[in-house]
Amino acid sequence: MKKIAIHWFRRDLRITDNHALSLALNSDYEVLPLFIFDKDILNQLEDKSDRRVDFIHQSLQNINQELEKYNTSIYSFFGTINEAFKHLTNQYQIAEVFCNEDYEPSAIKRDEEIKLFLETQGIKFTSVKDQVIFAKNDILKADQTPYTVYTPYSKKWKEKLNANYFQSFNCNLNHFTPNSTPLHSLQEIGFKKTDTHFEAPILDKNIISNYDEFRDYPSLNHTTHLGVHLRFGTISVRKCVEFALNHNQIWLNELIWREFFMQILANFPKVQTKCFKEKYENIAWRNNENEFIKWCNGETGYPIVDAGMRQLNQTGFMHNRVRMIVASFLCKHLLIDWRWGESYFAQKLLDYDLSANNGNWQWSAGCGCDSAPYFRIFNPYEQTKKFDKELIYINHWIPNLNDLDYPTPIVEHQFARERALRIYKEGINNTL
Ligand SMILES: Cc1cc2nc3c(=O)[nH]c(=O)nc-3n(C[C@H](O)[C@H](O)[C@H](O)COP(=O)(O)OP(=O)(O)OC[C@H]3O[C@@H](n4cnc5c(N)ncnc54)[C@H](O)[C@@H]3O)c2cc1C
Repeated sequence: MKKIAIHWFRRDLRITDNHALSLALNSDYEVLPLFIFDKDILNQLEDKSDRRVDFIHQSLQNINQELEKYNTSIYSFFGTINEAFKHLTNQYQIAEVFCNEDYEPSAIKRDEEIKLFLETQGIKFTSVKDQVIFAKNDILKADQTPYTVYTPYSKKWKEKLNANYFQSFNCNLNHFTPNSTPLHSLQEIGFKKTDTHFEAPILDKNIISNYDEFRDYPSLNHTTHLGVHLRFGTISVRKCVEFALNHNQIWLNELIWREFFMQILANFPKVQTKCFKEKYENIAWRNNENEFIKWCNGETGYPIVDAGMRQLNQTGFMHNRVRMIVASFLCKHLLIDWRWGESYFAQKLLDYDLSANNGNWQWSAGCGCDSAPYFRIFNPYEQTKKFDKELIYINHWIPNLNDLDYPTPIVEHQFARERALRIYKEGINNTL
Protein backbone atom coordinates (compact mmCIF):
# COMPACT_ATOMS: atom_id res chain seq x y z
CA MET A 1 0.00 0.00 0.00
CA LYS A 2 1.25 3.47 -0.91
CA LYS A 3 2.03 5.74 2.02
CA ILE A 4 -0.04 8.92 2.27
CA ALA A 5 -0.12 12.12 4.29
CA ILE A 6 -3.28 13.44 5.92
CA HIS A 7 -4.37 17.03 6.17
CA TRP A 8 -6.74 17.26 9.11
CA PHE A 9 -9.12 20.23 8.63
CA ARG A 10 -10.37 21.90 11.82
CA ARG A 11 -10.55 25.70 12.07
CA ASP A 12 -9.07 26.16 8.59
CA LEU A 13 -11.85 25.27 6.17
CA ARG A 14 -10.26 26.54 2.96
CA ILE A 15 -7.91 25.18 0.34
CA THR A 16 -6.06 28.37 -0.51
CA ASP A 17 -3.46 30.09 1.65
CA ASN A 18 -3.64 27.30 4.22
CA HIS A 19 -0.33 26.76 5.99
CA ALA A 20 -0.58 23.11 7.06
CA LEU A 21 -2.30 22.10 3.84
CA SER A 22 0.48 23.70 1.80
CA LEU A 23 3.09 21.72 3.78
CA ALA A 24 1.16 18.48 3.33
CA LEU A 25 0.79 19.05 -0.40
CA ASN A 26 4.50 19.79 -0.70
CA SER A 27 5.46 16.63 1.19
CA ASP A 28 6.65 13.41 -0.45
CA TYR A 29 3.19 11.88 -0.13
CA GLU A 30 -0.19 12.25 -1.74
CA VAL A 31 -2.61 13.89 0.65
CA LEU A 32 -5.94 12.69 2.01
CA PRO A 33 -8.05 15.63 3.19
CA LEU A 34 -9.82 14.71 6.44
CA PHE A 35 -12.61 16.18 8.53
CA ILE A 36 -13.82 14.58 11.75
CA PHE A 37 -17.34 15.29 12.96
CA ASP A 38 -16.26 15.01 16.57
CA LYS A 39 -18.95 13.35 18.69
CA ASP A 40 -17.42 14.76 21.86
CA ILE A 41 -18.12 18.28 20.60
CA LEU A 42 -21.38 17.63 18.77
CA ASN A 43 -22.93 15.86 21.75
CA GLN A 44 -22.53 19.00 23.81
CA LEU A 45 -24.73 21.01 21.44
CA GLU A 46 -28.31 20.92 22.63
CA ASP A 47 -29.84 22.62 19.62
CA LYS A 48 -29.89 20.17 16.75
CA SER A 49 -30.42 23.07 14.37
CA ASP A 50 -27.13 24.62 15.37
CA ARG A 51 -26.05 27.25 12.84
CA ARG A 52 -22.34 26.57 13.38
CA VAL A 53 -22.72 22.91 12.42
CA ASP A 54 -24.68 23.95 9.34
CA PHE A 55 -21.96 26.48 8.49
CA ILE A 56 -19.20 23.88 8.83
CA HIS A 57 -21.16 21.41 6.73
CA GLN A 58 -21.76 23.93 4.00
CA SER A 59 -18.10 24.98 4.02
CA LEU A 60 -17.03 21.36 3.60
CA GLN A 61 -19.45 20.98 0.70
CA ASN A 62 -17.93 24.08 -0.89
CA ILE A 63 -14.45 22.60 -0.52
CA ASN A 64 -15.65 19.32 -2.02
CA GLN A 65 -16.99 21.13 -5.05
CA GLU A 66 -13.50 22.46 -5.67
CA LEU A 67 -11.81 19.15 -4.89
CA GLU A 68 -13.93 17.34 -7.44
CA LYS A 69 -11.76 18.92 -10.12
CA TYR A 70 -8.80 17.10 -8.55
CA ASN A 71 -10.56 13.75 -8.37
CA THR A 72 -10.78 13.76 -4.61
CA SER A 73 -13.04 14.78 -1.74
CA ILE A 74 -12.89 15.20 1.99
CA TYR A 75 -12.77 11.95 3.89
CA SER A 76 -15.33 12.53 6.61
CA PHE A 77 -15.50 10.57 9.83
CA PHE A 78 -18.26 10.70 12.45
CA GLY A 79 -17.08 9.62 15.91
CA THR A 80 -14.52 10.59 18.49
CA ILE A 81 -11.06 11.75 17.49
CA ASN A 82 -9.49 8.60 18.90
CA GLU A 83 -11.87 6.39 16.98
CA ALA A 84 -11.12 8.32 13.81
CA PHE A 85 -7.37 7.89 14.01
CA LYS A 86 -7.60 4.25 15.06
CA HIS A 87 -9.79 3.65 12.02
CA LEU A 88 -7.53 5.61 9.69
CA THR A 89 -4.35 3.90 10.82
CA ASN A 90 -5.99 0.54 10.07
CA GLN A 91 -7.23 1.70 6.72
CA TYR A 92 -4.19 3.56 5.35
CA GLN A 93 -0.41 3.57 5.53
CA ILE A 94 0.04 7.04 6.95
CA ALA A 95 3.42 8.75 6.94
CA GLU A 96 2.45 12.08 8.44
CA VAL A 97 -0.55 14.01 9.73
CA PHE A 98 -0.62 17.78 9.16
CA CYS A 99 -2.90 20.29 10.83
CA ASN A 100 -3.03 23.92 11.88
CA GLU A 101 -2.62 24.84 15.54
CA ASP A 102 -5.67 25.45 17.68
CA TYR A 103 -5.13 27.42 20.89
CA GLU A 104 -8.18 26.48 22.97
CA PRO A 105 -7.24 24.47 26.06
CA SER A 106 -9.37 21.43 25.10
CA ALA A 107 -7.91 21.44 21.58
CA ILE A 108 -4.35 21.65 22.89
CA LYS A 109 -5.03 18.61 25.08
CA ARG A 110 -6.67 16.74 22.18
CA ASP A 111 -3.71 17.42 19.90
CA GLU A 112 -1.17 16.33 22.50
CA GLU A 113 -3.01 13.03 22.94
CA ILE A 114 -3.29 12.37 19.22
CA LYS A 115 0.34 13.26 18.67
CA LEU A 116 1.35 10.66 21.28
CA PHE A 117 -0.92 8.03 19.75
CA LEU A 118 0.37 8.67 16.23
CA GLU A 119 3.97 8.57 17.40
CA THR A 120 3.40 5.10 18.84
CA GLN A 121 2.33 4.11 15.31
CA GLY A 122 5.46 5.67 13.80
CA ILE A 123 3.46 8.53 12.29
CA LYS A 124 4.71 12.11 12.44
CA PHE A 125 2.30 14.80 13.65
CA THR A 126 3.00 18.30 12.35
CA SER A 127 0.97 21.26 13.50
CA VAL A 128 1.72 24.84 12.47
CA LYS A 129 0.53 28.39 13.01
CA ASP A 130 -2.20 29.51 10.63
CA GLN A 131 -5.15 31.15 12.35
CA VAL A 132 -3.19 34.06 13.80
CA ILE A 133 -0.32 36.27 12.74
CA PHE A 134 1.21 36.12 16.21
CA ALA A 135 0.58 33.26 18.61
CA LYS A 136 0.93 32.83 22.35
CA ASN A 137 4.66 33.52 22.73
CA ASP A 138 5.31 35.64 19.66
CA ILE A 139 4.56 38.98 21.32
CA LEU A 140 6.02 39.22 24.81
CA LYS A 141 7.10 42.03 27.11
CA ALA A 142 10.80 42.80 27.58
CA ASP A 143 10.83 40.45 30.59
CA GLN A 144 9.44 37.65 28.37
CA THR A 145 6.04 37.57 30.08
CA PRO A 146 2.75 37.95 28.20
CA TYR A 147 1.05 41.29 27.78
CA THR A 148 -2.18 41.74 29.72
CA VAL A 149 -2.95 45.25 28.47
CA TYR A 150 -4.13 45.73 24.90
CA THR A 151 -2.50 49.06 23.90
CA PRO A 152 1.16 48.11 24.47
CA TYR A 153 0.42 44.64 23.04
CA SER A 154 -0.98 46.11 19.85
CA LYS A 155 1.94 48.55 19.57
CA LYS A 156 4.44 45.69 19.75
CA TRP A 157 2.26 43.61 17.39
CA LYS A 158 2.40 46.38 14.78
CA GLU A 159 6.14 46.94 15.28
CA LYS A 160 6.87 43.29 14.69
CA LEU A 161 4.64 42.90 11.64
CA ASN A 162 6.28 42.80 8.24
CA ALA A 163 5.19 41.46 4.84
CA ASN A 164 6.64 38.00 5.55
CA TYR A 165 3.95 37.48 8.15
CA PHE A 166 1.11 37.82 5.70
CA GLN A 167 2.62 36.10 2.74
CA SER A 168 0.22 33.60 1.26
CA PHE A 169 0.92 29.83 1.48
CA ASN A 170 0.74 28.21 -1.92
CA CYS A 171 -1.34 25.01 -2.03
CA ASN A 172 -0.50 22.62 -4.88
CA LEU A 173 -3.90 21.03 -5.31
CA ASN A 174 -2.62 18.41 -7.77
CA HIS A 175 -1.10 16.42 -4.97
CA PHE A 176 -4.19 14.90 -3.35
CA THR A 177 -4.82 11.18 -3.21
CA PRO A 178 -8.02 10.07 -4.99
CA ASN A 179 -11.02 9.69 -2.70
CA SER A 180 -14.69 9.38 -3.45
CA THR A 181 -16.29 8.71 -0.08
CA PRO A 182 -19.29 11.02 0.39
CA LEU A 183 -19.47 13.65 3.11
CA HIS A 184 -21.73 12.68 6.01
CA SER A 185 -25.04 14.45 5.71
CA LEU A 186 -26.24 16.73 8.52
CA GLN A 187 -28.90 14.17 9.26
CA GLU A 188 -26.34 11.38 9.63
CA ILE A 189 -24.55 13.35 12.32
CA GLY A 190 -27.81 14.15 14.12
CA PHE A 191 -28.34 17.74 12.98
CA LYS A 192 -30.73 19.70 10.79
CA LYS A 193 -30.30 22.31 8.12
CA THR A 194 -31.02 25.82 9.45
CA ASP A 195 -32.68 28.73 7.71
CA THR A 196 -29.45 30.75 7.75
CA HIS A 197 -28.00 32.01 4.52
CA PHE A 198 -24.23 32.15 4.83
CA GLU A 199 -22.59 34.87 2.77
CA ALA A 200 -19.25 34.05 1.19
CA PRO A 201 -16.37 35.85 2.94
CA ILE A 202 -15.70 39.18 1.28
CA LEU A 203 -13.17 41.86 2.13
CA ASP A 204 -15.57 44.65 1.32
CA LYS A 205 -13.63 47.81 0.51
CA ASN A 206 -16.61 50.05 1.14
CA ILE A 207 -17.24 48.65 4.62
CA ILE A 208 -13.62 48.40 5.70
CA SER A 209 -12.45 51.78 4.37
CA ASN A 210 -15.17 53.60 6.33
CA TYR A 211 -15.21 51.20 9.24
CA ASP A 212 -14.19 53.72 11.91
CA GLU A 213 -16.89 56.17 10.87
CA PHE A 214 -19.90 53.86 10.84
CA ARG A 215 -19.04 50.73 12.86
CA ASP A 216 -20.82 51.84 16.03
CA TYR A 217 -24.29 52.31 14.56
CA PRO A 218 -26.14 49.01 14.65
CA SER A 219 -28.81 50.01 12.14
CA LEU A 220 -26.14 50.68 9.50
CA ASN A 221 -24.84 47.12 9.75
CA HIS A 222 -21.48 48.52 8.69
CA THR A 223 -19.18 45.78 9.97
CA THR A 224 -17.76 42.92 7.92
CA HIS A 225 -19.54 39.88 9.41
CA LEU A 226 -16.25 38.05 8.92
CA GLY A 227 -16.27 36.73 12.51
CA VAL A 228 -17.60 33.31 11.58
CA HIS A 229 -15.17 33.06 8.67
CA LEU A 230 -12.22 33.89 10.88
CA ARG A 231 -13.55 31.41 13.43
CA PHE A 232 -13.70 28.51 11.00
CA GLY A 233 -10.90 29.64 8.71
CA THR A 234 -13.00 30.11 5.59
CA ILE A 235 -10.92 33.28 5.16
CA SER A 236 -7.22 33.62 5.80
CA VAL A 237 -6.27 36.03 8.58
CA ARG A 238 -3.20 36.97 6.53
CA LYS A 239 -5.42 38.28 3.73
CA CYS A 240 -7.48 40.24 6.25
CA VAL A 241 -4.43 41.82 7.85
CA GLU A 242 -2.92 42.79 4.51
CA PHE A 243 -6.23 44.35 3.48
CA ALA A 244 -6.57 46.17 6.79
CA LEU A 245 -3.09 47.65 6.48
CA ASN A 246 -4.01 49.09 3.13
CA HIS A 247 -7.49 50.27 4.00
CA ASN A 248 -8.21 50.93 7.66
CA GLN A 249 -6.10 50.95 10.82
CA ILE A 250 -9.11 50.80 13.13
CA TRP A 251 -10.26 47.58 11.50
CA LEU A 252 -6.70 46.28 11.91
CA ASN A 253 -7.03 47.03 15.62
CA GLU A 254 -10.05 44.72 15.78
CA LEU A 255 -8.02 41.89 14.27
CA ILE A 256 -5.38 42.57 16.91
CA TRP A 257 -8.03 42.41 19.70
CA ARG A 258 -8.83 38.94 18.37
CA GLU A 259 -5.21 37.87 18.75
CA PHE A 260 -4.86 39.65 22.08
CA PHE A 261 -7.66 37.59 23.61
CA MET A 262 -6.35 34.40 21.99
CA GLN A 263 -2.96 34.84 23.63
CA ILE A 264 -4.66 35.69 26.94
CA LEU A 265 -6.58 32.40 26.86
CA ALA A 266 -3.49 30.45 25.80
CA ASN A 267 -1.26 32.02 28.47
CA PHE A 268 -3.86 32.18 31.25
CA PRO A 269 -6.16 29.18 30.66
CA LYS A 270 -7.76 29.75 34.09
CA VAL A 271 -9.82 32.58 32.53
CA GLN A 272 -11.99 29.92 30.96
CA THR A 273 -13.78 29.59 34.30
CA LYS A 274 -12.30 32.27 36.57
CA CYS A 275 -12.12 36.05 36.62
CA PHE A 276 -8.78 37.30 35.33
CA LYS A 277 -8.75 39.66 38.34
CA GLU A 278 -9.28 37.32 41.25
CA LYS A 279 -10.84 39.83 43.63
CA TYR A 280 -13.90 39.95 41.37
CA GLU A 281 -14.72 36.40 42.43
CA ASN A 282 -16.20 37.90 45.61
CA ILE A 283 -18.99 39.83 43.96
CA ALA A 284 -22.34 38.78 45.43
CA TRP A 285 -24.13 38.15 42.14
CA ARG A 286 -27.92 38.14 42.51
CA ASN A 287 -28.30 35.48 39.78
CA ASN A 288 -32.08 35.78 39.57
CA GLU A 289 -33.19 33.05 37.15
CA ASN A 290 -36.40 34.76 36.03
CA GLU A 291 -34.53 37.92 35.21
CA PHE A 292 -31.95 35.90 33.30
CA ILE A 293 -34.68 34.28 31.21
CA LYS A 294 -36.13 37.71 30.44
CA TRP A 295 -32.70 38.93 29.38
CA CYS A 296 -32.21 35.86 27.16
CA ASN A 297 -35.59 36.33 25.52
CA GLY A 298 -35.24 40.08 24.98
CA GLU A 299 -37.98 40.99 27.46
CA THR A 300 -36.24 43.31 29.89
CA GLY A 301 -38.24 46.39 28.88
CA TYR A 302 -35.01 48.12 27.84
CA PRO A 303 -35.49 48.38 24.06
CA ILE A 304 -31.83 48.45 23.03
CA VAL A 305 -31.08 45.40 25.19
CA ASP A 306 -34.14 43.53 23.95
CA ALA A 307 -33.45 44.39 20.31
CA GLY A 308 -29.94 42.99 20.64
CA MET A 309 -31.07 39.76 22.27
CA ARG A 310 -33.79 39.30 19.67
CA GLN A 311 -31.29 39.85 16.87
CA LEU A 312 -29.05 37.22 18.48
CA ASN A 313 -31.87 34.71 18.95
CA GLN A 314 -33.21 35.14 15.45
CA THR A 315 -29.98 35.34 13.46
CA GLY A 316 -27.01 34.14 15.55
CA PHE A 317 -25.43 37.60 15.18
CA MET A 318 -25.45 40.72 17.32
CA HIS A 319 -23.80 44.04 16.53
CA ASN A 320 -20.69 44.70 18.63
CA ARG A 321 -21.97 47.94 20.20
CA VAL A 322 -25.12 46.14 21.29
CA ARG A 323 -23.13 43.14 22.58
CA MET A 324 -21.36 45.57 24.91
CA ILE A 325 -24.66 47.09 26.06
CA VAL A 326 -26.43 43.78 26.75
CA ALA A 327 -23.38 42.36 28.52
CA SER A 328 -23.01 45.40 30.75
CA PHE A 329 -26.75 45.28 31.46
CA LEU A 330 -26.64 41.64 32.55
CA CYS A 331 -23.64 42.05 34.84
CA LYS A 332 -24.33 45.50 36.24
CA HIS A 333 -28.08 46.20 36.05
CA LEU A 334 -29.16 42.65 36.86
CA LEU A 335 -26.04 41.59 38.79
CA ILE A 336 -25.96 38.25 37.06
CA ASP A 337 -22.63 36.42 36.86
CA TRP A 338 -20.89 37.17 33.55
CA ARG A 339 -20.40 33.40 33.07
CA TRP A 340 -24.16 32.97 32.58
CA GLY A 341 -24.14 35.48 29.75
CA GLU A 342 -20.97 34.07 28.29
CA SER A 343 -22.49 30.64 28.16
CA TYR A 344 -25.70 31.90 26.54
CA PHE A 345 -23.68 33.69 23.85
CA ALA A 346 -21.65 30.50 23.37
CA GLN A 347 -24.85 28.63 22.51
CA LYS A 348 -26.21 31.26 20.16
CA LEU A 349 -23.43 33.18 18.40
CA LEU A 350 -22.56 32.04 14.91
CA ASP A 351 -19.13 33.65 15.33
CA TYR A 352 -18.72 32.18 18.82
CA ASP A 353 -15.09 31.93 19.74
CA LEU A 354 -14.04 30.94 23.25
CA SER A 355 -11.22 33.47 23.58
CA ALA A 356 -13.09 36.47 22.11
CA ASN A 357 -16.30 35.68 23.94
CA ASN A 358 -14.59 35.11 27.26
CA GLY A 359 -12.32 38.13 26.89
CA ASN A 360 -15.16 40.46 25.97
CA TRP A 361 -17.48 39.18 28.70
CA GLN A 362 -14.78 39.65 31.31
CA TRP A 363 -14.09 43.09 29.83
CA SER A 364 -17.76 44.00 30.17
CA ALA A 365 -18.02 42.66 33.71
CA GLY A 366 -14.90 44.58 34.70
CA CYS A 367 -13.04 41.49 35.89
CA GLY A 368 -10.90 40.83 32.81
CA CYS A 369 -7.49 42.01 31.77
CA ASP A 370 -7.55 45.60 30.58
CA SER A 371 -11.28 45.81 31.32
CA ALA A 372 -13.65 48.69 31.47
CA PRO A 373 -13.50 49.85 35.12
CA TYR A 374 -16.35 48.41 37.17
CA PHE A 375 -17.86 51.82 37.83
CA ARG A 376 -18.33 52.40 34.11
CA ILE A 377 -21.96 51.38 33.75
CA PHE A 378 -23.52 51.78 30.33
CA ASN A 379 -26.75 53.73 30.45
CA PRO A 380 -28.93 51.95 27.86
CA TYR A 381 -30.96 55.11 27.21
CA GLU A 382 -27.86 57.25 26.58
CA GLN A 383 -26.40 54.52 24.38
CA THR A 384 -29.62 54.54 22.36
CA LYS A 385 -29.49 58.31 21.96
CA LYS A 386 -25.91 58.09 20.71
CA PHE A 387 -26.06 55.04 18.50
CA ASP A 388 -29.70 54.48 17.50
CA LYS A 389 -31.17 57.94 17.79
CA GLU A 390 -33.93 57.32 15.24
CA LEU A 391 -34.70 53.91 16.81
CA ILE A 392 -34.21 52.24 13.44
CA TYR A 393 -32.39 49.23 14.87
CA ILE A 394 -34.77 48.95 17.81
CA ASN A 395 -37.91 49.18 15.68
CA HIS A 396 -36.54 46.57 13.32
CA TRP A 397 -36.16 43.96 16.07
CA ILE A 398 -39.09 45.09 18.22
CA PRO A 399 -41.94 45.96 15.86
CA ASN A 400 -44.39 46.02 18.81
CA LEU A 401 -42.35 48.51 20.82
CA ASN A 402 -45.31 50.85 21.36
CA ASP A 403 -47.87 48.14 22.04
CA LEU A 404 -49.23 47.56 25.50
CA ASP A 405 -47.72 44.08 25.67
CA TYR A 406 -44.14 45.38 25.46
CA PRO A 407 -42.75 44.87 28.99
CA THR A 408 -42.07 47.68 31.44
CA PRO A 409 -38.40 47.99 32.54
CA ILE A 410 -37.26 45.05 34.64
CA VAL A 411 -35.42 47.43 36.97
CA GLU A 412 -35.15 51.19 37.24
CA HIS A 413 -31.86 52.43 35.77
CA GLN A 414 -30.66 54.76 38.54
CA PHE A 415 -31.53 52.25 41.26
CA ALA A 416 -29.75 49.43 39.38
CA ARG A 417 -26.70 51.60 38.80
CA GLU A 418 -26.32 52.47 42.47
CA ARG A 419 -26.93 48.87 43.52
CA ALA A 420 -24.25 47.64 41.12
CA LEU A 421 -21.73 50.19 42.35
CA ARG A 422 -22.36 49.16 45.96
CA ILE A 423 -22.25 45.40 45.36
CA TYR A 424 -19.17 45.57 43.16
CA LYS A 425 -17.37 47.77 45.66
CA GLU A 426 -18.22 45.47 48.56
CA GLY A 427 -17.09 42.41 46.58
CA ILE A 428 -13.80 43.88 45.52
CA ASN A 429 -13.01 45.30 48.97
CA ASN A 430 -13.79 41.94 50.55
CA THR A 431 -10.37 40.66 49.62
CA LEU A 432 -8.29 43.74 50.36
C1 LIG B 1 -19.96 40.34 25.20
C2 LIG B 1 -19.24 40.15 23.88
C3 LIG B 1 -19.05 38.87 23.37
C4 LIG B 1 -18.37 38.69 22.17
N1 LIG B 1 -18.20 37.42 21.68
C5 LIG B 1 -17.49 37.23 20.55
C6 LIG B 1 -17.29 35.92 20.03
O1 LIG B 1 -17.73 34.92 20.59
N2 LIG B 1 -16.58 35.80 18.87
C7 LIG B 1 -16.07 36.89 18.22
O2 LIG B 1 -15.43 36.72 17.16
N3 LIG B 1 -16.22 38.12 18.71
C8 LIG B 1 -16.92 38.33 19.83
N4 LIG B 1 -17.10 39.61 20.30
C9 LIG B 1 -16.40 40.72 19.63
C10 LIG B 1 -17.19 41.46 18.54
O3 LIG B 1 -18.44 41.82 19.02
C11 LIG B 1 -17.35 40.60 17.28
O4 LIG B 1 -16.09 40.13 16.85
C12 LIG B 1 -17.95 41.42 16.15
O5 LIG B 1 -19.16 42.01 16.53
C13 LIG B 1 -18.20 40.51 14.96
O6 LIG B 1 -18.74 41.26 13.91
P1 LIG B 1 -17.98 41.38 12.53
O7 LIG B 1 -17.57 40.02 12.10
O8 LIG B 1 -18.82 42.18 11.63
O9 LIG B 1 -16.64 42.11 12.95
P2 LIG B 1 -15.87 43.42 12.51
O10 LIG B 1 -16.35 44.54 13.36
O11 LIG B 1 -15.88 43.62 11.04
O12 LIG B 1 -14.38 43.07 13.00
C14 LIG B 1 -13.55 42.18 12.26
C15 LIG B 1 -13.12 41.02 13.09
O13 LIG B 1 -12.26 41.43 14.16
C16 LIG B 1 -12.45 40.59 15.29
N5 LIG B 1 -12.96 41.41 16.40
C17 LIG B 1 -13.66 42.56 16.32
N6 LIG B 1 -13.90 43.04 17.56
C18 LIG B 1 -13.36 42.18 18.43
C19 LIG B 1 -13.28 42.12 19.84
N7 LIG B 1 -13.81 43.08 20.63
N8 LIG B 1 -12.67 41.06 20.40
C20 LIG B 1 -12.12 40.09 19.65
N9 LIG B 1 -12.15 40.10 18.30
C21 LIG B 1 -12.75 41.12 17.70
C22 LIG B 1 -13.49 39.56 14.89
O14 LIG B 1 -12.82 38.42 14.43
C23 LIG B 1 -14.25 40.28 13.79
O15 LIG B 1 -14.92 39.42 12.91
C24 LIG B 1 -17.83 39.81 21.48
C25 LIG B 1 -18.05 41.09 22.01
C26 LIG B 1 -18.74 41.26 23.19
C27 LIG B 1 -18.92 42.65 23.73
